[in-house]
Amino acid sequence: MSFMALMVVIVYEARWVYPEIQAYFSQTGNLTGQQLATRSRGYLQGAQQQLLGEQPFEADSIQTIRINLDLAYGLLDVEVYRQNYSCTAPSLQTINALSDRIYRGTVTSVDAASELLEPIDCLTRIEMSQLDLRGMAINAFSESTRRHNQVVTYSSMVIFALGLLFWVMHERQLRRAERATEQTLAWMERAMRDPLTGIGNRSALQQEVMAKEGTSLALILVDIDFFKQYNDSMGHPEGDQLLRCLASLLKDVLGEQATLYRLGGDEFAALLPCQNDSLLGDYCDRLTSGLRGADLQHPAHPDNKGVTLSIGAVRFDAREDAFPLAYSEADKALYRVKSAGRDGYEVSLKG
Ligand SMILES: Nc1nc2c(ncn2[C@@H]2O[C@H](COP(=O)(O)OP(=O)(O)OP(=O)(O)O)[C@@H](O)[C@H]2O)c(=O)[nH]1
Repeated sequence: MSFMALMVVIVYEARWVYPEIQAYFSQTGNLTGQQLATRSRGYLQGAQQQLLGEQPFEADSIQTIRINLDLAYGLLDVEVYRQNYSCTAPSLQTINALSDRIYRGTVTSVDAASELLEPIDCLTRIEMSQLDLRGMAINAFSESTRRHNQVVTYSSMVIFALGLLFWVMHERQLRRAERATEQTLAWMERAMRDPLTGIGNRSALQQEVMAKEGTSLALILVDIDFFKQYNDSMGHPEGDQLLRCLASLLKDVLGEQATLYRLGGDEFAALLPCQNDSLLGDYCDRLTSGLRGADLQHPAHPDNKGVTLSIGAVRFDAREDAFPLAYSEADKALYRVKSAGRDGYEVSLKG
């Protein structure tokens, strides 16, 4: 935007200054007006000196005087002089007539020399006038150049200020957009997390399955047995603590390659790479033995055990359409474990 403004001003200024440059050269063209008059006067004064010099004249001298007069006539016979200086026409007449009279010998040299004073005076006035015009042209040019310099300077300052302003506005807009993107990402991140345990939620699980499309995965569903009784006997905060503790236990037991999710209440899910069903059984064994090793107390367990888990697992190829079936199979397996008395796992082979 500011660049466009800069270009517009440069083009505008170039258009503006160009006629001034033209004017300068056309004014300097008028300088030749002064030079013509000076040369013309030089020829007249040369003729005048010759007229007042040798007496009587030789034929060559007369010829030279006439050539000087003709040259002076030619340089004075300029349209601009005729238009602007009233003494031009009479002076030309005088020079012309004098050349004839000198040729015919009808004028004395002294008279001829004095008759040339009028044209010389005329030429001197033309020179002075042309000199004044030149001065005025130079003054006008330098004044307009100074004005243009001022305009260019002020324009540059305005463009610089505008550029700065646009830059600041652009930067602010950029910061705002970055902040909004960060907030959106943070919000999306939060929306995918279970606030209690810090692991992913059900949406995150589905997204992860889609992200791993084409790979072979193990889905392990884990549910705490008699968690209601645990809550009732230990209190809700202790129940929360058990949920957090279990999340960290699952992580420790299954390792870094597992991603964990809390699906709601006391139900968790783990997603791991899994090439064969026997590996699936290994994962479940690791879970049950890890839990036993942790020896978590459950004062209200109906079977007088510590905290126990019911686990249902399935292996499946990660595809969006295959996931609901796999989930359902793992859930059914978990339900069968619950029905069979809890504290165990079942691997479904229908994934
Ligand atoms: N402390 C705590 N309790 C929760 C939370 N969410 C759900 N619950 C409790 O978890 C319990 C789940 O009860 P049930 O679905 O009957 O499960 P259960 O008691 O483990 O019974 P089984 O699964 O059949 O062994 C309920 O009492 C819920 O109030 C939570 O975020 N924190």
